[in-house]
Amino acid sequence: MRSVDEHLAEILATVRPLAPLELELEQTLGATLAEDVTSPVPLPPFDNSAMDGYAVRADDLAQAPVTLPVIDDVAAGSTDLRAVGPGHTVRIMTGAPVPAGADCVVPVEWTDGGTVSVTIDRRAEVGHAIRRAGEDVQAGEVVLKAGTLIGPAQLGILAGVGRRRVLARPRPRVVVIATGAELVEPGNPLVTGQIWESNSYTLTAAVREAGGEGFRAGAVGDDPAELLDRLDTALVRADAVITSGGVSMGAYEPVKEALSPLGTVKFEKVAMQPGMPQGFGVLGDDQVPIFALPGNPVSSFVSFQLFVRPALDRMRGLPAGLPATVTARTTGPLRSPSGRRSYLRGVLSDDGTVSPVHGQGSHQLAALALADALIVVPEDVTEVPAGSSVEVIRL
Ligand SMILES: Nc1nc2c(c(=O)[nH]1)N[C@H]1C(S)=C(S)[C@@H](COP(=O)(O)OP(=O)(O)OC[C@H]3O[C@@H](n4cnc5c(N)ncnc54)[C@H](O)[C@@H]3O)O[C@H]1N2
Ligand code: MOO
Repeated sequence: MRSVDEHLAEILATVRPLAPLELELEQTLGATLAEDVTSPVPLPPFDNSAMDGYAVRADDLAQAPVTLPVIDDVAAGSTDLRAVGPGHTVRIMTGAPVPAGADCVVPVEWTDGGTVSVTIDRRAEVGHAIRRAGEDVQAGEVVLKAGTLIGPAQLGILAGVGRRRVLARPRPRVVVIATGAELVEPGNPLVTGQIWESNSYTLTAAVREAGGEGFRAGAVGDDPAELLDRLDTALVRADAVITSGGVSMGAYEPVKEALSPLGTVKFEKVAMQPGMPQGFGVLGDDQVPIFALPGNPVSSFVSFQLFVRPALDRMRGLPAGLPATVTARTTGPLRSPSGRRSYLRGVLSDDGTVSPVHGQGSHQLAALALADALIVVPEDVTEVPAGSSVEVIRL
């Protein structure tokens, strides 16, 4: 059996970052920048008011309260500005350019709000409530570096420096195919021997959560030819493919049967629990990575977290490796098969403890749904007493 680390190492040695594309701004959420982005102008581009109030010379407020004539009204977006001479003031709104001559803004709350003349009650320092040009970004300054993951705030600054398109690695497109003759789409009735298909829903959602674009291709039965056909269609639009089921030792293992003869996909036993049977390789001229995950629902979910998620990180041009762990104290005893690394399902608490959920079978999807953590038990450990320190992956 190969170790979890060996299996992941092979995956990460095979999977490559996706080629960068010119993406429209609206398409960039979750993409990874592939260029340094600079601002063509300073931000803010001009001195502007931080408050609704009056632009004035600070010197004119020395004897406050003072009453001054209001010579103009400046809204945000105004371009035609009158200079503010000594003893004058203009009414100004937040975001409006500060007219020449004025050196501070007095908020309307410090005044009587007059529009012809205004009485200002308090003095203000030079620069008060003025947002200076270039205070956020200088012209030519790099605002985001290549390799940055684009979230809402990053998307905001891209727009803020006037970009319509940027060079970025897109979110990987991942097609998910469930296999098994017993599978029925949720919403349809079951007969004896059938179960509702759930893995493709879990895995597609997991892809999306991991920053990919997940597509469900629908389940196929136990016929390897049907699977090959479905894969052909998937490869047209996929940067990676995930299958679930059909990889263990049974008489009908369509994934193994369909892919083994190709010679580009290997089936291995990985020393872990759950998730022991694993297939991985590449398909087609474009060498699209395929993850053939075991069918047990908890097994496919855990396999995704350990192997597919890091591969998606690599495709996105992000640092990739096993999920980070935190240390916690287990509230209950743990058991693990000798020679296999276990990923038991648990609930983390704020007090630094983790409680194993009831139902640790790799078919127990309801127990998985209660968990928010995977408790890692190393290969050489078979029993962990309650109260012990353990490493935990947050889900
Ligand atoms: N003789 C052996 N039998 C098994 C071994 C073994 O080493 N020797 N390994 C076991 C382990 S461990 C696992 S994990 C499973 C993996 O089996 P497959 O990947 O071939 O998956 P299936 O047989 O198709 O299904 C397993 C189980 O999961 C249910 N399933 C499958 N797909 C879905 C789905 N999309 N949604 C919901 N549930 C699904 C399926 O009905 C089976 O109950 O093999 C063990 N056997
Ligand atoms: O290794 Mo299997 O994945 O236990 O159910």
